[in-house]
Amino acid sequence: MPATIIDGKALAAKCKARIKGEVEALSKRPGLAVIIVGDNPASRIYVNHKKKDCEECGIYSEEYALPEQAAQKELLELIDVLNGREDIDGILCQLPLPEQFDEKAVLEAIDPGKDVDCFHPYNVGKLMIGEPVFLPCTPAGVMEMLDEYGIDPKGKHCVVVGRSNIVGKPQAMLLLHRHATVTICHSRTPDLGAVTRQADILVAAVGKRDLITADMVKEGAVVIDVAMNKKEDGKLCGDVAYAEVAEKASYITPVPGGCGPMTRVMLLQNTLTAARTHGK
Ligand SMILES: NC(=O)C1=CN([C@@H]2O[C@H](COP(=O)(O)OP(=O)(O)OC[C@H]3O[C@@H](n4cnc5c(N)ncnc54)[C@H](OP(=O)(O)O)[C@@H]3O)[C@@H](O)[C@H]2O)C=CC1
Ligand SMILES: Nc1nc(=O)c2c([nH]1)NC[C@@H]1CN(c3ccc(C(=O)N[C@@H](CCC(=O)O)C(=O)O)cc3)C=[N+]21
Repeated sequence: MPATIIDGKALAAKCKARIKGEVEALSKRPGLAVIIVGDNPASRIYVNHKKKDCEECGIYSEEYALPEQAAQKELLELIDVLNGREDIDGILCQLPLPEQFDEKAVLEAIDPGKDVDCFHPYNVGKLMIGEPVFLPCTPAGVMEMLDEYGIDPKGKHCVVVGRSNIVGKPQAMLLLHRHATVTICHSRTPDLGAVTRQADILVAAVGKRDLITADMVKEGAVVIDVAMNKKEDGKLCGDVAYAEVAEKASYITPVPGGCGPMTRVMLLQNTLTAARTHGK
């Protein structure tokens, strides 16, 4: 039987309506600052989306666009100013940064209380020990989708393909906290298919089109495709060979319309959390 499509876009709309209501109940408007450096076209699209999402939910947002040649010092000074501003609850610095930047130093400069991406070592550590303050946006969006469709990771074998600090690692951690048995695969995993075939829930977060083919998926598995790749015709696709895998999986996320919209929702959610922490 073909898989049920997990509609991230529809769930995102529902979540945004709830967040809007919660924002309206605050004493002061939450504020998000988004920093973009250079002119990566994909980054530009995401940042535009974030701005619109904030407007829809009543969150104040500011954008800072720095030129490609901007210096590390300039960016750190901007972050320092934003850290000190009471009207700004969350700060997001869009990645990747141009190569002259020390990404680690930039992420560590953001006040952990405003780190709505959950990239600061303090927040990553809190997450690791099971006391999350902010939630990592993409992985948390995946958990929301699983919950919405009644998919409980408890006791399931979850295989995460990809081990980045942004997606793979925090995804594995969130699944572990929900009592899944978790395996993390990466580029040095010798026989990827042998591992992915064991997955009850498979999360693909690599960035390679058609990496996950039907023969690598167990019949009835839940398949979550986090990746965002561009095809020759400019359309988006994930890591999963969607048509053939959808024939075998029980649930599947589409690209676009799956993990992307939910990632943005979790950013709004974290901004709301930050605003509450700041007494709003
Ligand atoms: N939906 C959303 O909101 C988001 C989507 N994305 C998308 O998700 C994807 C992953 O992003 P990100 O984690 O930042 O990417 P990274 O490039 O940081 O990480 C990719 C990971 O995939 C692993 N990998 C590479 N090739 C293979 C292979 N052949 N088999 C198994 N594993 C492999 C790498 O292994 P190794 O560590 O050994 O190099 C690495 O751990 C991208 O397509 C990105 O665009 C990202 C963020 C948010
Ligand atoms: N500091 C930082 N935080 C991030 O969260 C971050 C980042 N940097 N750098 C890049 C990645 C990627 N990412 C996406 C978010 C939403 C969609 C998204 O909404 N996608 C839509 C389609 C969007 C389109 O139309 O192009 C969808 O899948 O339906 C995609 C990708 C966040 N990232």
